[in-house]
Amino acid sequence: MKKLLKNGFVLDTKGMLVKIDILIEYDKITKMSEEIVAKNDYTVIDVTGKLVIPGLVDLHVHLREPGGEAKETIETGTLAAAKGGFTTIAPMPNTNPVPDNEETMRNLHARIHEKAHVRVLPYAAISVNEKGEELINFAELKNAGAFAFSDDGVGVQNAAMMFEAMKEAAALNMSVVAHCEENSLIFNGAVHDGTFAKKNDIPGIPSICESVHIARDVLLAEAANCHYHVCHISTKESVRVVRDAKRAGINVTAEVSPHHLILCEDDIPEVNTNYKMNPPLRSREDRAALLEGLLDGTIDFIATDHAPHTAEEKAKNICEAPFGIVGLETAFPLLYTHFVKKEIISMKQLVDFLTKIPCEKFQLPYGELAVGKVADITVIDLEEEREINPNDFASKGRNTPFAGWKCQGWPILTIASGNIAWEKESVNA
Ligand SMILES: NC(=O)N[C@@H](CC(=O)O)C(=O)O
Ligand SMILES: [Zn+2]
Ligand SMILES: [Zn+2]
Repeated sequence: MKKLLKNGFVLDTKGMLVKIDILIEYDKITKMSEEIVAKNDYTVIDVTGKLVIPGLVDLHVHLREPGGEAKETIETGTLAAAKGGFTTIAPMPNTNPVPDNEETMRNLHARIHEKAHVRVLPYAAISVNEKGEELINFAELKNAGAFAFSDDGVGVQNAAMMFEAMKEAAALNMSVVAHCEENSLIFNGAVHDGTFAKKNDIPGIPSICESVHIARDVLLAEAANCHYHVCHISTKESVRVVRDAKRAGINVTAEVSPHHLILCEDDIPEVNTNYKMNPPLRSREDRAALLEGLLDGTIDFIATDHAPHTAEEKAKNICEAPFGIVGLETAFPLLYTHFVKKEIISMKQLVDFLTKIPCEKFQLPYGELAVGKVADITVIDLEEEREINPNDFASKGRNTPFAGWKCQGWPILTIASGNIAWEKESVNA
């Protein structure tokens, strides 16, 4: 029950690499120092020269269970998380049934308890069945173990309903997490209303479809005195609205996905449903604004929006196929390779965007390596270079636009609550 991680490197508060040994007893980190001498009852795990970081945290994923088990299950989705270095994930409630009452939430927790390889913090819906017609019982869902409230997959169309949800959540010290999409501005779009849409004659989703909801909601959050979080922010206008709201002292946070940071509409090589997600890949200027917003603190952290779908569903034409791409198993290597290696984002910043900051914003006691903390630890091999191969995924979803991309920075060992959640075969051979 005692594990000693030997000879790894951690990032100190200044972002410098420091050699360290870490002792784990049961589920806790009990000692961190330059040299810990192994005792008889320690299992020594040699991580010489590897990067040791807090277990990654992804507050926006889709596990599909219950009801969508052909796409993903709690078992496969949490294994995908572990393989990607994530030890805490928060799945969205657009499942069947939707966790919108005490019983479905308790059943969900029972399944998680039985199947999950990492910590799972499920969202409850905002409205019954995510229909936007009737609010759920917020206190009941909080008591049943909801992490926060979201109708992800659809926007909350009615302002009064959103306002009421925010007041209810605020009274319980809970967060409202919003998929921002104004239905009257979708226009049956399948991609961003821009150059790619025009060239290929595909209906487009304009940027205002997202930004008008954010503008509405930050004002509602101010009036309701609620922590309001923006999911998968994608446009420059949205970034501007969040920046202004923060300046005004409104309690708003935002996340951005790896794919919106890395790709834009110009990167879509042909009509291909693996580039179809909601919100869509926007313009080059939008992508630049997202990076700028992340670096100046307007956007708080990164979340994958891991959204697995079956090959069959993704084989439909661009207008019929579902929105969404997988992300858990590619996030860290992609972000490391495309931002840290190019010195656009420092290693410390990247790790904080995926650990410390989401935990701080949602008052979670994870995301840091320190004595006394739960032992959620990810070990990364920064040297190994490998192509992304969807056939290797633990996820059932293979829907990624990043197949074949060469990346470095692959997780090799993931420890969740002191247990090995995933390890590359060779780590301890
Ligand atoms: N992002 C997506 O494109 N799809 C998500 C829904 C969502 O996150 O809005 C899904 O559930 O498939
Ligand atoms: Zn969404
Ligand atoms: Zn989502």
